[in-house]
Amino acid sequence: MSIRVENISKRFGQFQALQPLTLEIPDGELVGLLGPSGSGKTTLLRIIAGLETADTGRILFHGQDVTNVHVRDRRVGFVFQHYALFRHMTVAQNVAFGLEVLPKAERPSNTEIYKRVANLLEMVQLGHLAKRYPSQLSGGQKQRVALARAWQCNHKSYCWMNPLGHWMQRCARI
Ligand SMILES: Nc1ncnc2c1ncn2[C@@H]1O[C@H](COP(=O)(O)OP(=O)(O)OP(=O)(O)O)[C@@H](O)[C@H]1O
Repeated sequence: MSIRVENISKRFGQFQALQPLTLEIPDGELVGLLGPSGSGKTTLLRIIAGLETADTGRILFHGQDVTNVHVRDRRVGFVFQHYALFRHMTVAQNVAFGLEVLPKAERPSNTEIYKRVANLLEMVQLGHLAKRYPSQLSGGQKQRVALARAWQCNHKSYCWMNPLGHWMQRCARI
């Protein structure tokens, strides 16, 4: 899915967090967003995902204007800086979460969810830790759980905020 950011800007009160920005990300491209701390990278990603509203401009997915589309309907996978894993859920439950909360008509069967979660955990090499809780994982393992959870959301649309390891690039080519 291609992403176009058109003249997007954001203020928090008097503070200009994001200067007007235009950016085109072609379908299938892996893009790294680099900039000094506080320069607005997270703000931009949150706007693309629909977690934040921009003051100006619009966002297009595959040429379609999604600026006013609710976050729930944008289907953008998002790995948060602190991963935002659910502490009371196992690794597998964290990854399954996005599928389980889908509206009934779109929700896969339990067997299908189980299969998809198993595949995703295999992809990030965490199949053997499916029953562990986030507190029992290393930082890199938590990051991979967050990636697998984002992945099941929509395996074609990704925004990467941090340069990650080779396994991630392997996933991105699939
Ligand atoms: N909700 C908010 N209210 C006020 N200011 C905010 C808010 N969110 C972010 N900011 C400010 O907007 C600017 C951009 O923040 P953002 O998180 O997008 O930066 P970043 O480029 O991702 O930074 P880092 O690399 O340090 O994670 C920062 O100066 C930050 O303090």
